Amino acid sequence: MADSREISEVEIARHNIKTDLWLVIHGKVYDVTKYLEDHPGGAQALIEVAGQDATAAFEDVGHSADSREIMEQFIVGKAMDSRENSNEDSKPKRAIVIARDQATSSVGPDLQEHETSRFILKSALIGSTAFLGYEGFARLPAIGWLKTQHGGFWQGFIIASVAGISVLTGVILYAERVMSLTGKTTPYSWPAHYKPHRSIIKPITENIGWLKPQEYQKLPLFKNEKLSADTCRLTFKLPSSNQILGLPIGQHIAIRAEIDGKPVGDQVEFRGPKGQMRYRKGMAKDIGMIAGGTGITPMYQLIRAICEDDKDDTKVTLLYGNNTEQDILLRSELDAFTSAYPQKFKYENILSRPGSTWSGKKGFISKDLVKEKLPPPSPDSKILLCGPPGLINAMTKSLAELGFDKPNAVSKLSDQVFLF
Ligand SMILES: Cc1cc2nc3c(=O)[nH]c(=O)nc-3n(C[C@H](O)[C@H](O)[C@H](O)COP(=O)(O)OP(=O)(O)OC[C@H]3O[C@@H](n4cnc5c(N)ncnc54)[C@H](O)[C@@H]3O)c2cc1C
Ligand code: HEM
Repeated sequence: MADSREISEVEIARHNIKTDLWLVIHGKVYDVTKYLEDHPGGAQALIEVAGQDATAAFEDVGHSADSREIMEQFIVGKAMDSRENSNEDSKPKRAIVIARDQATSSVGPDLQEHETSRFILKSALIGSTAFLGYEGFARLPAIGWLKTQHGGFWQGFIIASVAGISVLTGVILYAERVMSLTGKTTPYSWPAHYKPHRSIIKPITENIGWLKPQEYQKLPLFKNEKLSADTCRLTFKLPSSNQILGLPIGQHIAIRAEIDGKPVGDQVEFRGPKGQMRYRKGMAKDIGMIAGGTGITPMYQLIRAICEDDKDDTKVTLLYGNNTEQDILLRSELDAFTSAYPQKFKYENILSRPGSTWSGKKGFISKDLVKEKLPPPSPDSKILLCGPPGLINAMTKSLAELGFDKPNAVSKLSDQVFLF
């Protein structure tokens, strides 16, 4: 069968062009040449990992169960020498980390150290108990070390030390057992290099968010407001009033609805959180934002988080491009932030089709305007981009000319220029 063929790293690396593109995900080799144009994440994302192991990039995106089904048809074989194809370690690392909470008794060579420690402790417990028992039973009628009260000093000392070891090893083994049953970590419950899976984001409440990254779930439409000629704000209702969506600042969601010629109706499916941006205070001292049209949405999340946090003194400058004045979204909210937090946030509107009364900037956002208003490239600055493809392409070029790094097709949090 084609999908059981073992393929060498050298052969995989040869298929590294647009017209012949293979990649490896979790030890399986995929030929995605015919999928390039259909890939919802864009062809460029796949071209950047052509001929390589793309497991980390694939998992970072948080692909859905649907995408995992779609990929099956592209399998051409297994990657030779891949750890994921060996029997002992056939699961992805991420799955191992998540499974930690459910089962601490995993397999694999790294757990040998743990088993050796347990074996030593158990031997010490059994050995010391046997010694004490022998001491007791061999000199009946007294039992155990109590009898030694009438023995010599050294006999008493040795037996008391052995009794101490016995109690201590018993307590350690008992504690380790109880903690592994309650799911808490113990020095033995997981090999050291499998770091505990912790979210980088501190939860804002104790509530668990409603969103699930891999699974679409339905929510009913609650409110529909028309904001401009081509933009509506749709508000959906969570199942209960004390529930939170669970969307970290800067991330987004995937939406699915059946259309098929019929109206969408009032139930839409959601999945997430998605995306690499998770804002944290101190991420950069100076943030420059370039947004076009609805591209304001992720920017607004960050602006709000920064302005409303008294301890966050990050400076934010936004260049916001729209077609007409009526197309400027969230205008009153943005104005409210500039007047309440002038030290932290300022913004400028640029209109490509301004009316005769518009006195602000006109045309497209230009390289000169970026140079004049946004922070220059530095380890303390970051540029965030979101808007229509024309704007993204033009701005990526301008930023490179101004000395910024070229953004990756799939942006990482650490990138100097981050593309939503
Ligand atoms: C989370 C998230 C993910 C997104 N992912 C994608 C994605 O995968 N692919 C994608 O294409 N978009 C993506 N977008 C961007 C989104 O699709 C855009 O914001 C949207 O296309 C803007 O449409 P609009 O009609 O609001 O903009 P418009 O109102 O049509 O345009 C806004 C403004 O952009 C400027 N502009 C337009 N064309 C140019 C140009 N050629 N040069 C300079 N400036 C120009 C002008 O100032 C214009 O007025 C994403 C947005 C978000 C929030
Ligand atoms: C055979 C391999 C792949 C298949 C079948 C596939 C399929 C998909 C599908 C169906 C989506 C839509 C969202 C979802 O359902 O998850 C998607 C989104 C995406 N994919 Fe892939 N993908 C593959 C590999 C990759 C790789 C290797 C990368 C990165 C290098 C990547 C990057 C992305 C990005 C950035 C998105 C957009 C995410 C978003 O909307 O936020 N994909 N992919």
